[in-house]
Amino acid sequence: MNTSITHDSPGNLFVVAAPSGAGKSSLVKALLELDAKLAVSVSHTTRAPRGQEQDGREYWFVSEADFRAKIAHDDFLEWAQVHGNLYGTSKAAIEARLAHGEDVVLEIDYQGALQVKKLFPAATLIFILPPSWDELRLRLQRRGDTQADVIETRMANARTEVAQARHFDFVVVNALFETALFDLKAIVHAQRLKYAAQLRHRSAVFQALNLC
Ligand SMILES: Nc1nc2c(ncn2[C@@H]2O[C@H](COP(=O)(O)OP(=O)(O)O)[C@@H](O)[C@H]2O)c(=O)[nH]1
Ligand SMILES: Nc1ncnc2c1ncn2[C@@H]1O[C@H](COP(=O)(O)OP(=O)(O)O)[C@@H](O)[C@H]1O
Repeated sequence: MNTSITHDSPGNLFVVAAPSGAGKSSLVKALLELDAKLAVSVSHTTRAPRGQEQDGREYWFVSEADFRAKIAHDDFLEWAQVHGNLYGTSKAAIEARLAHGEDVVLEIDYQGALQVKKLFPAATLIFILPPSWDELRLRLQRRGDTQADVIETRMANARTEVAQARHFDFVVVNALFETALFDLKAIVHAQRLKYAAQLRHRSAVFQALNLC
């Protein structure tokens, strides 16, 4: 897949994946509130809106025909079928931000995360785990916007998804929300420092000063 996002794009790209109900959206939302330099990419999906979801806020809700047309136009950085629906990150959603040196977080499934890592090895992949299967089911039930049969599909798919955590750079267990949020903040902070150090390492001034 062609993309103009390269290893040298100045912004940091964070990818957060988790089984449905683990708390990914809640954690990313809280992280964004604390971090003005971070923006979340709004994905396209063929899934129907849930509860209070609004077009252009949680997702761009599109028909399958429109989604397939975007695939044909090579508009997506990555896309995947998840729980029977199509989801994708449009290149337009993130390119401009990254190019301006702003950090972007993608809330996507493991298939998309692994596609992004291939295209953009500098991306930081973070996997959120629930503390137990029982707690995962309880969270899906308590959220109250997902039908019982859909919860069962998501629980079954969660086994496959969790098995992919080993391909990620970091794993965060979301038992206590504040602890998991702290861990996420620490990862973002550490990756920024690492990236800044790499940039300095490459800079001519740094070399001239013989500091690298
Ligand atoms: N590959 C990919 N997955 C996505 C994208 N957007 C959302 N997803 C994933 O699709 C799955 C289902 O998301 P959603 O329907 O919002 O349900 P939820 O996980 O229960 O909140 C989750 O694993 C999301 O991370 C995307 O743009 N690309
Ligand atoms: N650490 C936690 N402890 C208890 N409940 C949580 C925790 N994190 C999230 N939740 C709740 O679990 C439900 C699922 O969280 P959500 O962020 O929608 O998950 P995801 O985006 O991974 O599907 C929501 O009702 C949320 O408020």
